[in-house]
Order: sequence, then structure tokens, then C-alpha cells
Amino acid sequence: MRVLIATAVPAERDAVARAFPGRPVPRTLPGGLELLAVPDPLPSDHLFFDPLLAGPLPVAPPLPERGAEAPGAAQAVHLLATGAGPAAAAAGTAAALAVAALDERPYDLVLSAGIGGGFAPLAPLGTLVVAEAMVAADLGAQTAEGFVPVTDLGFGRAVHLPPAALLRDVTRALSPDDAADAEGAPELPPVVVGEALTVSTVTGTAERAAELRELRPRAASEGMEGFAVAEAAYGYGIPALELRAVSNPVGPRDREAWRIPEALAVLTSAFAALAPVLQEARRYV
Ligand SMILES: O=C(O)c1cccc(C(=O)CC[C@H]2O[C@@H](n3cnc4c(=O)[nH]cnc43)[C@H](O)[C@@H]2O)c1
Repeated sequence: MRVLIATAVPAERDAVARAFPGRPVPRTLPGGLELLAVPDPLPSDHLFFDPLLAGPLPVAPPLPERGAEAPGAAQAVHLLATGAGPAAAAAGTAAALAVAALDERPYDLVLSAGIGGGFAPLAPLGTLVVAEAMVAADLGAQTAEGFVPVTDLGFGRAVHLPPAALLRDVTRALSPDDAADAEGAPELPPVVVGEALTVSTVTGTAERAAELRELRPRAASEGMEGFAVAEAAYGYGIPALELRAVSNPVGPRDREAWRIPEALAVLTSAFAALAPVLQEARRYV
């Protein structure tokens, strides 16, 4: 599978990169963002796929130089720090998707990953939210009767859903039972499956948190990129999924309560457990 993982900032990207062996190889995209290719996303016992026949080769081809990607490689994990916020996330993700399409090496899957706020009581600090839906929570109009989503105004999209099989495989790979089977399995964070909200304005009051919870009762996390990454992927017909490691509660501003290093460590252990899913040859639709 060819996978693009979009984060907001380099610290998040590097936390994901630590889940994979080797030093990632950079490539500058038009517009200046740096795309990092994980050098060795293949397990040692992988099948070798012929890109033309789209089937397994009887004999393993020579391994590419460490760090280089095999031409037409069926497997790739690319990391991109787009910048924070929905506009930067959509623009950066779209640039990477456009380059991949022009190279005739499209991605099969796009992941949005990062730290985020967690809605109480569903997603406390230290949990990992796996998005059952990626929701543009403040995209719409404020009226005297309350918030009206953009879709009720007659245009756009406000929700993207991951394919059910993808959600199932990811949550399964992150579940203790599965992970216990894997040798040297990393410690796993508690997983919460719920809605991942994307906002342009970070919630800073208990009132706004309650408002969002009322609008979206299954809200588990708040971030500023997930929906935007999924929206870019949607334009290319590529499935997307968001993962948020909870670094702070959604609610009143309290920088003291932030647990950023811990949340970054959650991202690393989550992606270490997810690596086998990302190495699968299957495609989700
Ligand atoms: O100064 C503040 O009060 C403040 C509060 C929350 C977040 C920020 C940021 O600048 C971080 C934005 C960055 O981190 C993600 N993130 C982390 N926690 C949250 C959150 O509770 N709500 C929304 N986004 C969050 C976000 O995806 C951005 O990439 C400042």
C-alpha cells in the first residue's frame, strides 16, 4: 500500500517517523514543503509485486539502495508536515497528492495524524482517538437559531467517513489482544473510537466545548487538520482516516495541563503497532 501521513508540525511528523526504522529520505514538493519517504516500510518477509503485472514476482528483485524507493514500488510510507490549520493541511496534502498522481504513483491511503484536544469524559489525556468520522465542526453559518452546517446551506461537505474495513483493521491492530501476539510489541495507548472534529478556532471555554458536544454527541477529539486532509484525499478518491493523540482536554485554556511529549509518544507507539496494516497490499475503498 502507498500511504501518505499528514501531520501539522514537524514534531508530530517526527514522532510518527520514529515508529519506522531508518532515516527518512526528503523530497521537496512544489511550493516548498518537504515530503519524507520512510526508507524501509517493508517487513522482511514481504511479497515482491511486479508493478506492471500487479502480481507477485517469483524472484525478489534486488533491494533498492537504503533510503531509495524502488521504481513503481507498491509499498511506500510518506510523511508530510503541512503546517497547522485546515487551510495549510488541505493545501499541503493536495500538493503531495497531485505530485503522486503526476508521477503515476498515487497513494492508496491518506492518514491525518497529530496531537489534539480530547472531549471529556470520552477521550481523556493519553488516549488515542481513531476517527469514525472526520467532521468540519465550524464550517457553516451562525444564525439566530444556532449553527447551520455548510451542507444545510446547500453546498460543500462537512463530514468524511473512513471505509469501515479500514476503521476495523486499524482499531484491531491497536487492540491489546492483537498487539500481544506481535513479538516485541510496543505498549499501546487506550483507543477511543469517536468523531474527530476539525475547527479553525481552538476551543478555549467550557461553554464552547459543551456547544460542540451538543452539536456532535459522539465528538471525541478536536484538531485543526483532519477534515481538511480528508477533503483533499476525497478529491482524488482516496480513503482517509484521522488519528489524534490527546494532549489536552477540550475546554478552558490551561497550558499547564498540556501533555505534549506524552501525546507524541502515543503517536509513535500507535504507528509502530499500525505498521503491519500500512504494509498490507490491500486497498480500502
Ligand atoms: O494557545 C492556546 O490556548 C492553544 C490551545 C490549543 C491549541 C493551540 C495550538 O496552537 C495548537 C494547534 C495544533 O495542535 C492541534 N491541537 C492540539 N490541541 C488542540 C485542541 O484542543 N483543539 C484544536 N487543535 C488542537 C491542532 O491540530 C493544531 O495542529 C493553542
